[in-house]
Order: sequence, then structure tokens, then C-alpha cells
Amino acid sequence: MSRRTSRLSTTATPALPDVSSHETPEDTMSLDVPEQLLTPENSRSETSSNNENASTDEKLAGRRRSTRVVRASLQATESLANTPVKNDEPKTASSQAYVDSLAKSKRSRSSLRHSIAVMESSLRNGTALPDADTLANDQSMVPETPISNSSQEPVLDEPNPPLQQRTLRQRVEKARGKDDEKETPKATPKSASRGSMRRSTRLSLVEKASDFLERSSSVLGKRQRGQGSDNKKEVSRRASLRPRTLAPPKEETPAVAAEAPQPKKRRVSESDLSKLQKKEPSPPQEEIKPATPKYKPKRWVTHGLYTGQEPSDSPPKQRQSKNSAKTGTGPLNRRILPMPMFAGSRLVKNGRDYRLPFDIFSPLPPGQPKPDEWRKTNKNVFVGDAASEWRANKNLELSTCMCDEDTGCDENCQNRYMFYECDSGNCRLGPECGNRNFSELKHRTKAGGKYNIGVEVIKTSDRGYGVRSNRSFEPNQIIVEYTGEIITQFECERRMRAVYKNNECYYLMYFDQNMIIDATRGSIARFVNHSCEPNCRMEKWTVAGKPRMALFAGDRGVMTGQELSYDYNFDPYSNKNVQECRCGADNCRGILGPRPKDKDQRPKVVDEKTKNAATPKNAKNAKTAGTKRKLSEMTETSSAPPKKRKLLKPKSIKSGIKKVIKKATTARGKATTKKSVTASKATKSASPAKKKSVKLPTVKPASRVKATVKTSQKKTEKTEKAILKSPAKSISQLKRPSAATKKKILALADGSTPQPAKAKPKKDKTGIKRGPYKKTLLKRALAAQNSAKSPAKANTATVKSPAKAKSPAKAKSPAKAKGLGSSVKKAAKKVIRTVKGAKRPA
Ligand SMILES: C[S@@+](CC[C@H](N)C(=O)[O-])C[C@H]1O[C@@H](n2cnc3c(N)ncnc32)[C@H](O)[C@@H]1O
Repeated sequence: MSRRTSRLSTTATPALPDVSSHETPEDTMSLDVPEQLLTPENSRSETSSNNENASTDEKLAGRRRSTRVVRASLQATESLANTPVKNDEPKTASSQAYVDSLAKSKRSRSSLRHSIAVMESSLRNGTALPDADTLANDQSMVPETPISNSSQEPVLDEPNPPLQQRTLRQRVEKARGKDDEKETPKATPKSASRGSMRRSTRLSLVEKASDFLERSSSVLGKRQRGQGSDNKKEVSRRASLRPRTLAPPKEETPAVAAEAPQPKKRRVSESDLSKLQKKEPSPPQEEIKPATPKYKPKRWVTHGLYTGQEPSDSPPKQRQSKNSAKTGTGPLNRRILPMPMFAGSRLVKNGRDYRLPFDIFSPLPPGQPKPDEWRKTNKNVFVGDAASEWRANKNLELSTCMCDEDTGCDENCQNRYMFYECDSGNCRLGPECGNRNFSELKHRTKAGGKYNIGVEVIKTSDRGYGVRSNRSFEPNQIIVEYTGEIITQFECERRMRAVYKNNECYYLMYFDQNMIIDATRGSIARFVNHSCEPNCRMEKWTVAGKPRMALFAGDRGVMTGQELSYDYNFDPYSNKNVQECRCGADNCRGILGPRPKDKDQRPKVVDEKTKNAATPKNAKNAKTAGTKRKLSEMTETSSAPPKKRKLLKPKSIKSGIKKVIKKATTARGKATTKKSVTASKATKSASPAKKKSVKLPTVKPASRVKATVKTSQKKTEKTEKAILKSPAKSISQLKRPSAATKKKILALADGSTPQPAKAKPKKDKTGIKRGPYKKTLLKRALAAQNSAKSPAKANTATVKSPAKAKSPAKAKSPAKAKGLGSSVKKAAKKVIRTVKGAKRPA
């Protein structure tokens, strides 16, 4: 700044004394005109070269510079004007003299300006320059105020204005200048300060830049070193996360350079660049050596996920305290909820119920047609006189089974064998007991749900309604109980005549104590159809001293979705009641009835059926599924008695055993035969007029002995006796008497003298002996044994089974002597063993 001022002053100063020198500024100004159009580059170069090269001052901006030049020239003029005053006049001059000198200098300055203006106008107009006096006298035209910076510009723009016009302009400029003066004091300091700030800022920036460039290399190195330390941290931090390499990664150096702070953008001249290039090369960067990572000791997995879990066949326990107390080991050996693989092994070993989603195992859509007029009851209900006539078998002696926890109450349990359900009164076992079917069924049905209930009604295509399983059932597992109204025979006959006379389906089954279950109002079991190859069986059990009937799964079990069926195995007694079987089994008997032994009967019926089915008449009369088809519709002749009631009596071991004993005593040919008659028979024997049923025992080779009883209203005691006394028929033949046989029996019965039944003192009106049941059985068994031992009696037995009665040794066995099946013998032996096991001497 100071330099420029001095230079400008030296430039402007020579123009002041004479006119010739006055052209110099003009020339200068004219030379400066091209330089007024500064480009940004020039402006930049000006900034950068301010301090460095004085020659670049020639490139200063023209307009601003001209202003500065004028201002500097004025200052120089003032200084020149003041300087002589200061120098020439003594310091002791009075103030008046000083004021005069100031006025003089002012005038001289104005005159000077005026003279300059005159000279300019004269030069432009080509007129002669006025002399000094003229100029001096023309004071009136000299403006009083100093010429503003802007006042010179019109001069440049208008090279030859008239004087008057110029004067007017000067006045305008004067007025404008006043305004400028008002603004100038405010703007000047600002601009000055701004300029100084700019300059100082530029200088500081340049200095900083140069300093930065000088130290760039060293600073860079430091930063790299610093960066290297950061890298160390980074490396050490990442050392635990990924595999380490002793050599630093090659990508680190550019990464470091990239991470270095970018230098601030600045204007750098070539000189700076040259300086930068001339700088000493930066010291070699220290090689970054990452610290050797400290490897953490690897924790190798020495054991698997299932460590501490040991396979166990026992079901998982939920109580840890119990397990820890058992095992006495730490947490590693805990056995709470074994892991899946062990559970899987246990599952493979023990198995479990497989339960399919209902929409899979029950493909039939919901809303199956439900049977009409079905009043449901899940308990046996005594109706009418049944409740009063029913006697609780309080005197029934119940023995405790000998089963232990290891065996449970399996098939060898004596309670099970006798169809007695175990409970706390006859079994010492608790949950381990396997002979509590009805208890299990109670809990299952109480839980509810289709799976637990396990059965549902379906509509079959040709047999009316049926029942199918909603789940799988294990062999011999209880499925559903057969319940209904317990009615007496009298009530049953009344209903048959009055209520069910038009029914095609009956739901009557012999129950116990000569009473009938009418399942018209009953459980779902009443809809179970018959099959000659069934998957279930109906059994009667004694539960807490009371008989109950239930449907059990067969020996093959039941799969989900299968229709449940059991063998009705009943004798229709009358051909009118024979119905066509539509079970579809390979070994279908063709009719609903007992398994016929007389081969002549069934083909005949089947032939007749086939024959009738071929005729249009019978095709027209073919009834729908589940309807009652009378035999008269199949046969041409109709000599059938009136409609008979069909009653199904379940087979029980007791009845089977009683049959064995009865036949053993019958073989003796004594009148004591009636002692071994069953309870129902005894009842009928007590009242010959009411005796209408024929017992058709069916002994199966299976361990469980069953018997089917078919009641008939027109059977007499004579018929029964005739059947029992028939010498030509074996017992097995007695099971299935044909129609011809029945006629023969009836004829024989007519010829014989019926023996009135003696009222036994130990029998009640139902004919069932009171007293310990096993004791009675024992007596009967021993009596049968004794009778069989007698040769005379054995001879009597030979009437029925001559071949086997020839051998005395074989005659010791009443069963063999009578040609009974092996299962009957087993049953009899079992009874004897059971009684002996109970340590009750005969
Ligand atoms: C106890 S009910 C069974 C339920 C009966 N299907 C229903 O719709 O109510 C017995 C009757 O069903 C019919 N039935 C049962 N099993 C049969 C079979 N295998 N073939 C033809 N009809 C059968 C017979 O009409 C029989 O009288």
C-alpha cells in the first residue's frame, strides 16, 4: 500500500507544475484504459503478485486505480501545497497568516484544477491556451469544492463538452458529490477496512499456504505416522475378528492417503508450485508395522449340543428337583426334557398315538345327516319296573387279582379273564393297571373333542347309518359304551307291539338279569352295523358290580376312518326276521344271523334271495338300506310265525362257563341239569308258561368265551329240554339248530313230559343263585368233574359223544367226554384254577 502510494505520487507529481507535464497523466490514463477491463485472471494474479513482483503493479485495475491515482494526486497536491507552507513560513507565524495560507492554497488548488480544465478544453477545441492571468481571473468558474472522483469520468466520456455545459455538469456533480461525501465517510472506512481485511486475509492465507506447503512433507509424515497408530488400533481391534496376517495389507497405504485430511482449496501460483517442487523431498515414511496381534486362545468345542443329555426310555420329567435327586448329578446330567433325538428313539421304541389333522382323517365334510328321533344318553337308565326288579349283586364275591406292577393287569389277569374291570376294590395296582377300560373311557370322553370321543355317525350307502372312527384304536381298546334304557322283558314286548311295530330297525340287546337295553334312546354305539368280518366286538363287563356293555376294538385294531362293525351273531329264530347282510366281506354269511353250521340252510336262503332279486317284483320290493327284510319276501312259502323280537345277548365268560357246567351235568342224564342252567334259563324254568327263549351258545376258540341268546316268545321249556336232551346232536350242533332240527325238537318235546321246575330255595325269582359266585362255580365244576369220572355217567355222555366216551382216561375230562371244544375245556380249567388259586377248598 505504501509502495503503491509512493509510486503513484511520483507519477502524478510531475504533471502538476506545467502543462506539458500535464499530458503525462492523460497519457497514463489513456494507457490505463485497456487495463481497466480486468479479467478474473488478472485480478487473481494481482492478488498473488502483490508482494512478490512490483512490476505487476502495471496491471492494476484501471478504474479503481484511476480513482486512487486521482486521490493520490490530490493528496500529493495537498502535501505539496502544505509542504512549502510548512517549510517556508516560520513556525512563529500567526494564525491569521496560517488561515490565509490555507485559503491561498485552496485557491491555488482550485485554480490549478480550473487551469487544467481550461487546458483540456482548449486542447480539445484546438484553441490556444489561456494565459495564466486569464486562468487566475476565471475564479468564478472554479468550483469551490474539490473535484470528486467521479467528476473526471464525464470528461473521459465526453471529450469536448461546451464550457457552460461542463459547468452545469460540474454543478450537478457537485450536488452529487455532496451526497457522495455524506456516504463516503461511512463507506470509506468500511471499504478501507474491507480492503485491508481482504488483503490481510489473502496475505494470511498465502502465508498459511506457504507454511503449509513448507511443512507439507513433514506434516504428511506425521500424519501418516499418526494414521499408522490408528491403523494399529484398527488392526488390533479387528485382530480378534478375522484371520490376521503379519504383513500389512497392501490396500492400507492408499487408504491412509485417502484418510489424510484434504488440504484446503487455495489459489496457488506457479511460483508456489515451483517452490513446492524445490522443496526437499519428504523424509521417507516410516513403514507401518502393525502390532503383532495377540491371539486369543481358541475355545474348541469339545462336546456337542446334546452334552449331558443321556438317552432315556423313561418319559420326560418336568420336575428338576426330582430328577436331580434321582440322578445326583450336576446340571450336565439333568434329564429334563431329553433332546429330540432321544425323544425320537423313545418314540420309536414306545410309539405313541398318531393323530392326523381332522380335515385329513375326516374327509367327509361336516354336517353329515344325523339320524332323526335319536335321543342320546350316555348312561344306562332304568325305566319302569326294571329299577325295582334289578337286584344289585351285593353278595358277589370279588377276589383281588394277583397282578403286580411289572406285568400290570395283562391278559393273564383273572379279573380281565372274567370280564371284571379292576378297581381299588379288586386290584392292588393303580395307574399301572391295564384292566380299567371303562375308567379310561370315562376320562377320555370327559376330555371331549372328536379325537377323544373317537367316533361319529355316518350315512352308509346301503345300510342306513353307521359309525366310523375318528382316530386309531389299539387292539382290544375300548371304543364306546353301549348304553340305553334298561327295561324288563315285559316292557320290551310292550314296546315292540305298540311303539316299534312299524320300525325297520331295532336297537334292542340283551343285557343282564333278563333285562334288555333299548338303545333307541342311547349312545352312538347303537348305530354300529353288523359285519361278518368285523373290526370290533361287543362285550359285557362287570364294573363295580354292575354289568356294562361296550364296543371294543378287535385284535387288529381300528384305523382312522374305518367304519366300526361287530358281529351281531344273533339267531333271528324266525325266518321272517332274516335280513340280508350287506357287509361286503369276503366271508359274508349273506344274512344277519349266527354263523350257520348247517351248510344246507344258508345256500338255500342265498339262492332264494338271488332268485327273488332277479325278479322284477322283488326288485321293486327291494328295501332300502337298513330296512327289515322279511324272509317271506325271499322265500315262496310263508309259514312264518308272527314277528319276533330280536334280542342280542352278549357273550360273557360266565355264561360260557355255565354252559360248560350245564353240559357236563346234562351228560349225566339227571334231573339236576337245571342246576347248571343260566340265570335267564332258570328264570324261564321257574315259570314254564313264560319260557319263550332258546339259548344258542356260541363258543369261540378265542380265549374269551361268548354266548348269544336269542329270545323268542313262543319257545317253551320243552323245546329247550328237547334240544338239550337230543342224543343225536352234539353240543356244537345244538348251537345252530336248523329249521328242520327245530321241528324235530318240537316234535320230540311234544312227546315228552315236561317236568315242572322245582322252586329252589336258594334261588330268587330270577333264578340266579345267591351267594358267593366263585363258590357256586366251584361246586358246579366239581359236580361236573365227578359226574364225568363215573363210568356210568360217562356212558351216558357217550350218547352224545360215543367216540370220546370209550376211553375211561379221557372220560375223566368232562369236556372231552362231551366233545366240547378246547376253549371250553380251557374255560372250565380256568375256573377250577381260579377257585383253587383263591384257596377256597371245596
Ligand atoms: C342296530 S341297527 C344299526 C344301525 C342302523 N343301520 C341304522 O341306520 O339305524 C341294526 C340294523 O341295521 C341294519 N344293518 C346293520 N348291519 C347291516 C348289514 N351288514 N347289512 C345290512 N343291514 C344291516 C339292519 O337293518 C339292522 O336291523
